[in-house]
Amino acid sequence: MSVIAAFYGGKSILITGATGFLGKVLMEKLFRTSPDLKVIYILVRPKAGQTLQQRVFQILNSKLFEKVKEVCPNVHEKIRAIYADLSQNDFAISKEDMQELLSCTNIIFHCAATVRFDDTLRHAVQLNVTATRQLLLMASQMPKLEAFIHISTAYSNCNLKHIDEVIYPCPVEPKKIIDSLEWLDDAIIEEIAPKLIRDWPNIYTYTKALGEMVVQQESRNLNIAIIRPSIVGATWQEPFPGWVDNINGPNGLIIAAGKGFLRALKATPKAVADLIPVDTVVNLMLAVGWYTAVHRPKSTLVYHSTSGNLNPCNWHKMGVQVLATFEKIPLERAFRRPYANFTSNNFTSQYWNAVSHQAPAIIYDCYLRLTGRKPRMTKVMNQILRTASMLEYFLNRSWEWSTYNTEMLMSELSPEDQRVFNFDVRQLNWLEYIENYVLGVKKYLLKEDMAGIPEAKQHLKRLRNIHYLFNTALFLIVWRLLIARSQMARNVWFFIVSFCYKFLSYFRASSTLKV
Ligand SMILES: CCCCCCCCCCCCCCCCCCCCCCCC(=O)SCCNC(=O)CCNC(=O)[C@H](O)C(C)(C)COP(=O)(O)OP(=O)(O)OC[C@H]1O[C@@H](n2cnc3c(N)ncnc32)[C@H](O)[C@@H]1OP(=O)(O)O
Ligand SMILES: NC(=O)C1=CN([C@@H]2O[C@H](COP(=O)(O)OP(=O)(O)OC[C@H]3O[C@@H](n4cnc5c(N)ncnc54)[C@H](OP(=O)(O)O)[C@@H]3O)[C@@H](O)[C@H]2O)C=CC1
Repeated sequence: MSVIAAFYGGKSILITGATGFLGKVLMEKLFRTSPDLKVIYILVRPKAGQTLQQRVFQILNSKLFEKVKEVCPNVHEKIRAIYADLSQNDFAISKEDMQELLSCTNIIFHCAATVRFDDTLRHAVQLNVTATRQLLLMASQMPKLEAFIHISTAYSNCNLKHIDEVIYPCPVEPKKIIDSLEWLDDAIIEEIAPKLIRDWPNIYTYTKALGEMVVQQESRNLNIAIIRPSIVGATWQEPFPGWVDNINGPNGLIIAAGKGFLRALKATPKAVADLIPVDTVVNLMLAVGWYTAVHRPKSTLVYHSTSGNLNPCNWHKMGVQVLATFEKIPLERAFRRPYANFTSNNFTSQYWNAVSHQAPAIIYDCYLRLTGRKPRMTKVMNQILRTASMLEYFLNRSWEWSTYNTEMLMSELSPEDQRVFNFDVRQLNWLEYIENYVLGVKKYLLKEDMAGIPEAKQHLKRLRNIHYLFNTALFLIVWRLLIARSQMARNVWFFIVSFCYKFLSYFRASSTLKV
């Protein structure tokens, strides 16, 4: 019997960010392995015209939860969605709900955050810093609380090269920033933001670092742990391989590559691609929740959920495998044939952007205009290039994350828990994982039917023929223009033609002799 699974039995668990990528996989695993847990409270806001109940219903009826329904048929009775907006004071939670949360919660998993790299400083601080402080304050009033697990990111200290499992101080006190945002107006905040974030690449990573500092400062006598995942990818094994449901991080780029929009990327081929499957992160979270509650470490422990130092993969290997998978299982209605060109050189990258991205988009838009349709490809391409440029920082650097605490925890688990809550990334076979990942993007994110693969392959063949035809026509036009204008080109042309003629004559003569 799994000790960790038994630990969560009968518990009341509070999850923030449960409607997000990590949160859904966390809930799924909890219900599947500890169906006898008491209740999962989730803090949810209405979104995109959906009420709280509709959002929960949609999650529970998704493919991700199919296995859960078998082991925990009354799962819908065990989820209690509480109206909350984490950017509001007291999270806008009603008095009755707050009372219930304060008196019943045993474990907190704080996943909610804004993960947009370009969010405003005000909103990112509200979500990633102030809300964390507010939640810690609530936690300190929970008499039954056993553990508070805060999800940060491995990139919260990406201004350093070697990162230990410790909380690093930030140059400016989080409290000072929170206070000043109260009276500064938005225009001034956006003006000072670049100066505040210094050598952090974006507001997201900076505010996640501030969030960690807040955890350290406001921990009081709570049992707290921080988990820092690197780039969270599709599921590796559970509940099934390749599940993914948003376009963040690698997912959007994989789609853009598969559809043939993105054919070159400013990335260092040998740089470590520190991806970590979402189920691995969730297993670590649950193990940390158990360890923190039962062993009550004296200080706040930080756990890295990264792959680079235990089982490294690089962008080149990843790109090659992504393309190899698209050969076998292409995406439908591609714009061009998938191709990957990684370069870390500025000039080459700009050249590829012009030739491989902007020029085809402009040509296609001309074609749309000529056929009476609305041009759209240049806009799509600019959006993709903007996204790629936001990720460039992470594609051209490698970091070393130490994993002493994570490895220590692994050794503390029973063999059964090591199996059920496996977070040992050394067992991951990258080629298999990437293939399932790409397949998952096609099936679960794009919702493409596998029956459409022959047609998608046929479409790629047509694109290849168009490509050859276009290149040949282009070559002939350029050559014709050159010959018309330059004596040297004419000389080269006559030399090639006479050489080919002589070669053919010789070949014909020698084959006649043999006969
Ligand atoms: C040769 C080339 C191809 C190679 C082929 C092989 C592939 C190789 C392997 C794959 C490469 C993988 C590279 C991964 C690099 C990942 C680095 C990640 C770094 C991690 C840092 C820390 C990790 C974390 O802690 S948190 C999670 C990370 N957070 C994010 O990823 C959020 C990033 N997104 C944003 O900040 C915004 O969306 C932004 C700024 C990129 C765009 O904002 P904007 O307001 O302009 O647009 P949106 O309204 O959001 O969307 C408009 C439009 O764009 C589409 N879109 C959005 N995001 C992406 C995306 N990531 N990729 C592609 N497309 C995206 C979105 O769907 C919208 O489309 P519509 O049609 O208009 O709806
Ligand atoms: N994905 C990744 O690659 C990585 C993620 N992380 C960390 O993991 C955690 C989870 O990330 P992930 O699941 O990918 O992110 P998602 O963007 O998928 O989920 C974010 C969650 O936060 C909730 N949320 C945001 N704003 C509010 C608000 N005002 N009130 C209530 N809820 C809100 C969202 O709710 P709603 O559905 O209503 O928007 C959603 O449930 C974050 O802390 C992130 O920093 C760390 C490293 C990598």
